[in-house]
Amino acid sequence: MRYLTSGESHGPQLTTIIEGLPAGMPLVAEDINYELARRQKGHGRGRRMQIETDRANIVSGVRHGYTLGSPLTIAVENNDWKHWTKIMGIAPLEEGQADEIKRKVTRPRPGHADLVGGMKYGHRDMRNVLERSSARETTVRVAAGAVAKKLLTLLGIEVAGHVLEIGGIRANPAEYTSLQELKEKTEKSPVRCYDEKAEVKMMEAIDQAKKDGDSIGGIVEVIVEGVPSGIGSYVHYDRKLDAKIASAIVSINAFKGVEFGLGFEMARKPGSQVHDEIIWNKETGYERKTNRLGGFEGGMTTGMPIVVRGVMKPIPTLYKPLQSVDIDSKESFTASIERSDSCAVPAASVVAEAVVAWEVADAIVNQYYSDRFSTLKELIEQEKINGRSF
Ligand SMILES: Cc1cc2nc3c(=O)[nH]c(=O)nc-3n(C[C@H](O)[C@H](O)[C@H](O)COP(=O)(O)O)c2cc1C
Ligand SMILES: C=C(O[C@@H]1CC(C(=O)O)=C[C@@H](OP(=O)(O)O)[C@H]1O)C(=O)O
Repeated sequence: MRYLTSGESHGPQLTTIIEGLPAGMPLVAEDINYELARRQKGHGRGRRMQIETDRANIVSGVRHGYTLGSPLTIAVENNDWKHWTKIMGIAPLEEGQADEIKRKVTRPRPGHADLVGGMKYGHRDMRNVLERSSARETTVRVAAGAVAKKLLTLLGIEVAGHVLEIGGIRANPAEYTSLQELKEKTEKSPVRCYDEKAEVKMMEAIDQAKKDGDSIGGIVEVIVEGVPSGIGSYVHYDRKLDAKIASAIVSINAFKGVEFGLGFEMARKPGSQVHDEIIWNKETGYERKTNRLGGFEGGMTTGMPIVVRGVMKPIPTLYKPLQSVDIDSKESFTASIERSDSCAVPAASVVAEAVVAWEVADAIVNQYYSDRFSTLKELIEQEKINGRSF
């Protein structure tokens, strides 16, 4: 499967086109709307989220609640567009119309894509960069991820993303019981964290950062349960599923690192405390005593849960000004800004869930390809049975 996204942050709409989805899979707009609403929540978001109510408009690829096997197109309108119609106009400016109409950006924000994007594409108005580099684009990545999640759910595979750390405050792993409970708790939490004590401190840290005109980052974790073993491959670098997931996580705006299982902690442990011992029984087949490798060996799923974490840097747009240079005057300035998130780690955990779901679903569809969803499902069931007696 593949998907494209398009759309500017303050343009009329965002769009995704998904190609390669099997036919006959149940899908309704509500499946997508549910995920879009989850991405909009979270303590620390700026005023923009009060303007938007993201809703999926399925404009191709589905008929009477089932996928057709043709390209699936989902559009999400930007409510804010109505305030930006002139600034974001498609037609050339008429003679005599002031350049100010464009709300030209000449003052790049350190940490955002403004300066390098402007230099690369020759945009002396860096609005032409920020409109697309904005994480508004993650809206339709979540829409594509919602379709992937639906496919996985129908195959008995569950995906859950949550916040592990914000501003140095970490959830206590002792509070983790099961994926089901994690899901219930995080859906109620304003910071999408299962540990209620950590949640309070995280919210205080976000409030403090906001008061200081600063921003904070954190760590999100995605867990996938019920994945059959052997998804992905060791035979070629671009078929390794852990590598694809790592790339997907780092492709999320402001994500700078990724780890699986024990992750970077592995550097400080001997092999006997890192590798997962193998056991077998008739009913369930091969299993591991532990899951320290986070569900992967040789770029393939082991059948244990996938456990992947990503680190998000603090938001670059700061109310507390950082030094930068105006590209027209070449003078130094310390910027003041209109609006921004002070922490978007909770929202980013939903995006991380979506991109991981996409990679897992894509690898499954590639491996057990069928034009029909029902056949795909049967093939996977059969493979699970075969695997037990290997
Ligand atoms: C959900 C989400 C919301 C974000 N909101 C903002 C924001 O309000 N202001 C901002 O400057 N950056 C925000 N960012 C981060 C920027 O989009 C990101 O830093 C920028 O695109 C540059 O890319 P890089 O950080 O990956 O290098 C957000 C990121 C995510 C995932
Ligand atoms: C719009 C979203 O996030 C935006 C991501 C973003 C950025 O620079 O990445 C900057 C802000 O946009 P604006 O300047 O319009 O307030 C955020 O609100 C969204 O997540 O839907």
